[in-house]
Amino acid sequence: MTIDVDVRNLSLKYNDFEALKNISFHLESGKIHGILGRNGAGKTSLLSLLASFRESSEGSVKMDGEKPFENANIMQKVTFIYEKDYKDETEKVKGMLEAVERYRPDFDTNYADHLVKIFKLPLEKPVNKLSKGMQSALNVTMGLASRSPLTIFDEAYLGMDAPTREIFYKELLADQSEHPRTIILSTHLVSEMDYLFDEVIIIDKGALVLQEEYETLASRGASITGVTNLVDDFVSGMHQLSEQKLGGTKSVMVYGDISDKQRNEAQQKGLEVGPISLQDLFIHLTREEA
Ligand SMILES: Nc1ncnc2c1ncn2[C@@H]1O[C@H](COP(=O)(O)OP(=O)(O)OP(=O)(O)O)[C@@H](O)[C@H]1O
Repeated sequence: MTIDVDVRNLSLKYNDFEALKNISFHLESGKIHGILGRNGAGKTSLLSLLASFRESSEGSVKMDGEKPFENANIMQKVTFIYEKDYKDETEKVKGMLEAVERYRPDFDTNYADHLVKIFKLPLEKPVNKLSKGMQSALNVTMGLASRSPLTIFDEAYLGMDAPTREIFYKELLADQSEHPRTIILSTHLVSEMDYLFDEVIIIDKGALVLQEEYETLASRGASITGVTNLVDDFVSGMHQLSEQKLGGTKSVMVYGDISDKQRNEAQQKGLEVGPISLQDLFIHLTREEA
């Protein structure tokens, strides 16, 4: 079971500070959506509105056409996983999972058992005695095993080491293909997680920078390298993200469609047209102007 999300002209103010500015997008159901933004961009603010942890100052959020805020029918379909402070949580791992099972109609106990095994979670240990990485693995276990139609992971990997993050990503993809739901992953670990995304949203300083299918985004950017004046000619009029000079050669990163005709032209001029990564795009699209 999956759910679609429609966000229209969403704004959020903390007193006078505008954390989200007139954001609109649609999240197609059954896909993995990556939400990328630098520190303080507004990712957690946005996700907490989607999870109805708070109400927007302006605009609307709808899930399958309904407003989720204080809507029990919708809220039981939404799981929001974020880094919680567990220092006073004396419940054991086992008890935590049993509590989630009671509130989540799609919770799968067998799958939770499987995740407990692969993350090596100690069922009888109180949650506040787990290491940071294990607390994150428990969060992820609750998020995946809930199989909620909308599952939101807000930087859920914090504290996990690289092999544990790998397990999370692998499980996420495997379980998503068996039990499709709408998944949102917020992150700034772009290069590590880009292959997980079907769609990408980039926010910066509270505003939406872009929403695009990952495949389209990946094919849009390019780096053009070659003799300086030929590169300059070729990229003139294109959306240029950055440039690097080395002696008489230059490499310019551009964003936009490059036609086959342009690619042939570049080849004839001895220019190299290379791919750029989502991480490169993210860095340049959210860079502070000097
Ligand atoms: N309760 C609050 N009161 C006032 N300002 C807040 C509050 N919560 C967040 N902010 C501000 O809103 C902005 C967005 O914060 P938010 O936590 O949503 O960003 P983020 O993209 O999740 O950042 P990070 O990647 O660092 O976790 C920041 O400038 C932050 O200081």
